[in-house]
Parts: sequence; C-alpha cells; structure tokens
Amino acid sequence: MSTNDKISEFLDQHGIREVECLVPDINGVPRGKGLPAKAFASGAELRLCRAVAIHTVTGEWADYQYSGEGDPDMKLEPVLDTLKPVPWASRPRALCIHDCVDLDGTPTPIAPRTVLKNVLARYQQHGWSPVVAPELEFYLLAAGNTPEAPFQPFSGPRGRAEIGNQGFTLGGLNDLAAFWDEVYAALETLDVPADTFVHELGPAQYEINLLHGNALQLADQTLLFKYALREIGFKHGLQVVFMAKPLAGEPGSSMHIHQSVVDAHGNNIFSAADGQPTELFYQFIAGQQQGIPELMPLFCPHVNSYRRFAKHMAAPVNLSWGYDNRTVGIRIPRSGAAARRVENRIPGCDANPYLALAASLASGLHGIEQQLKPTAEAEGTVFNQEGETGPSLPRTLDSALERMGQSKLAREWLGAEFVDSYIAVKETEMASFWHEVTPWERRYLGNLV
Ligand SMILES: NC(=O)CC[C@H](N)C(=O)O
Repeated sequence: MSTNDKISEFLDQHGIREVECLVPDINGVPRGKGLPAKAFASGAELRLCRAVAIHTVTGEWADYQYSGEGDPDMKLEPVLDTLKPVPWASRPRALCIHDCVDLDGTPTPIAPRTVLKNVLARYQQHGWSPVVAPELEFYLLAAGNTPEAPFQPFSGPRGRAEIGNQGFTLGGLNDLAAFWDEVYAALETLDVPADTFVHELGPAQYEINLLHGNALQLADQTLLFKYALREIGFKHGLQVVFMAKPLAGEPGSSMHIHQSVVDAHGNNIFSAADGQPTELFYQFIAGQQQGIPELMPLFCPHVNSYRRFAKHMAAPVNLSWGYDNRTVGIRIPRSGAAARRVENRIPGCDANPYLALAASLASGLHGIEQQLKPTAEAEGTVFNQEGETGPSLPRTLDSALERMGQSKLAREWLGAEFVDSYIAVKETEMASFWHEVTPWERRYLGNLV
C-alpha cells in the first residue's frame, strides 16, 4: 500500500474531514493551517509565510529583515508519525506536526524543528544519539482569572480550596479525576507516553514526566502534551498555565531535561564497561557549564522566566553540578551505569522544547568535542555560593540576550540566521514589557517626594 493510501485509510477509519497542520513557532506555540482531509491524503502542497516562524507570543512581527526577499513562503512537510486523531475535537479531526522547508528545498533554518535536527545530525556524525526525558511542571488556574489581577489557583470540587501547598498528596490529584482521565486518554491517543505524575509543591501545581526517548520525538511529544493540556483544561473550566512563575511567592514551573547519549549499539557513552563514569560524561557536564549561560534565552525565553530563580524553591541559581543535589543547575541523579544521565534544571516550562533540547544537547556535545573540564563537584547546599562552585547565570532576559548575541557557540551550533531572528523576536517582546508600568512601581514609588 502506498503512503497516500495508508493515510487515506487512517483518515477514513476515523471519519476525519480536516487535518490541523501544525508547526511550532519560535516560542513553541503551535501555529499552522487546517487542510481538508482529502487534500492532505493526496499530498497537496501546503505553504505558510516564513515569518510565522518569528512571531512574538502575541503574533507581532519582529523587527527583523531576512536576507533575500521580504516575506517569502515556506513549504510544510508532514511528519507522518505524528498524524493522530485530535482527542478533544467534537467532530473527528486529525493533527500532524510539519517540518518547514524553504522554496529552494533547504530546511528552513529559523524553524525550531530544523534547529534541533541540525544539532542531532552532529551527534550522528559521531555515531551517537541522545536519549532525553523532559519533566513538565504547570499550574491549574480557576476559571475566570484575568491578567489584570494576581492569578488564583483552582478550588477543589469538594470545596477544599487549593490555598496551601499539597506537595505529593494524592487527594490533590483525585479532586480533578475527570480532567486527568481525559488527559491520560488523550496522551494515549497522541502517543505521548507519560511516566510519573505528581501534585507539585505549589497550590494546584502539577508535574508530569515524559518517558525518555529520542530527542526529536520527545520535542514533538512535549508540544502535543502542552497543546492537549491547554485544550482539555478549557473543556473543564481550567486554565493550564505554562508560565515559569505565575504566582508570586510560590515555586515556579520548570522543564528539567534528563540527558544521556547512546552509541550505535545502544550503550550509554557516559558509562565505561566497568560501570564507572567516562571522560565523555565529565566533558558533557563541562559543556553544559559553558554553553547554558551563552544560550540562556532558549531555556528562559521570557522576562517572567527569570523570576523562577529564587532560593529555596528547588530552582537553581547557579551552574554547579552534583549528585542528587537540587540546589545546583546540573544534577546527576544517582542511577545504575546504563541510566547514567545529566539533568539540566535550568529550563522553565515556558521554553520551546525544540530549542531548549537543541541548546542543551549542543552545549553537551560542544563540551565533548572541545574536551572541556567541569568544575569540582559541589557538595551540600550551594544556593549561597553562586559563582564559587560553578559558573553563574544571566539573571535577566536583557543580559541573557546580550550574552547570546556575542556567543560564537550559539552561531556555530544553531545558525546565524536563527540566532539573529530569535534575538529580534525577543527584543520586540522586551519592548512590549518595558511599555508597561507595574503595580509594584506605583506602590513603591507613587508617594516619592
Ligand atoms: N521538581 C522540582 O525539582 C521542583 C522544581 C522547581 N519547581 C523549579 O522551578 O525549578
């Protein structure tokens, strides 16, 4: 059976009339076009303006001039493994993630999926492939929140408001059984295998860990996971928030990334035959220490992202590394030799998964290729030793963008056109932030004499 016949069979089987053709934009927001199922099955050419890849969060155009034409089209090419029924649709519909290809046939360099694929190709040159597992935290807000007032977490249907911290309680999960049941069913339909699931430390804050696997697939799964949660949340009167710090004084939401690398035989290159850590393992850690501060806007892309880094909130404030240490940016979970891995704790849940994975994996391989050496392992609580046991991190979006703009590593690994357009988008978003005067400024400064 030809591919087109298989697609037709799948669409007929599910009674599907339209296909949502998705591309992740620079912020990881799914954008795209709906296409009649018949056109999709016949392989009809689908185009989208290239500028979609560089929209701001609210869809403004960044002040960025492409080389060449003004705003050319790009072609969308379906990633057929991601063709799935849309679990929350009231009339059968499918979705499918797409790659972006410029009209001259080259993969669009500013498309996040291309950026990740290019980094993975460099692993392939060594005969290696990364294995990753993102962990996603998020908050559930009560219906009726508006951005004008502080967000309120949802109140449990049994009348028990989520006013306190209920870390790891199961009651906190049962309160929303109907919502979670629908989420679980949707993740099965979308082929997004979830591993563990907990109520996190903040009120109405949850975490789902995705099962480890291939980095491109995990980026696709993370995109679909976030999309599914938002859509199913709305059906249940909940706003699912993937902001890094939605509630003042409460923990922020991260997207920790666990990373190991396997060779062609599936052996973890971080462990030697005798089970001891290899040089490559330490070089990968060193690469994280050097690369993460230079690529910080890809882990923490918004002004709000940097509010997450507060002491005693299990959020790192440094790039020290240590075994089972949650006060450092790079944690090494204690595990057997086969599962030896490096956890990058810097990314927020607001990061674009394709770009955060690309940046994290690029940093690690850079460390291996340059044979870098990490700092000494940090011991104990190192919240207060920023810069002493490991490199420090940019603490605002402005300074992070400035650093990325000067980074050779960024251009070499992610491409100059991508880096320039990314910075242009972020500067446009920053300008929008600086346009506002906040309640804090009025409260603190309104009565100055
Ligand atoms: N699960 C945890 O380790 C908590 C992480 C914490 N919420 C953060 O922002 O980084």
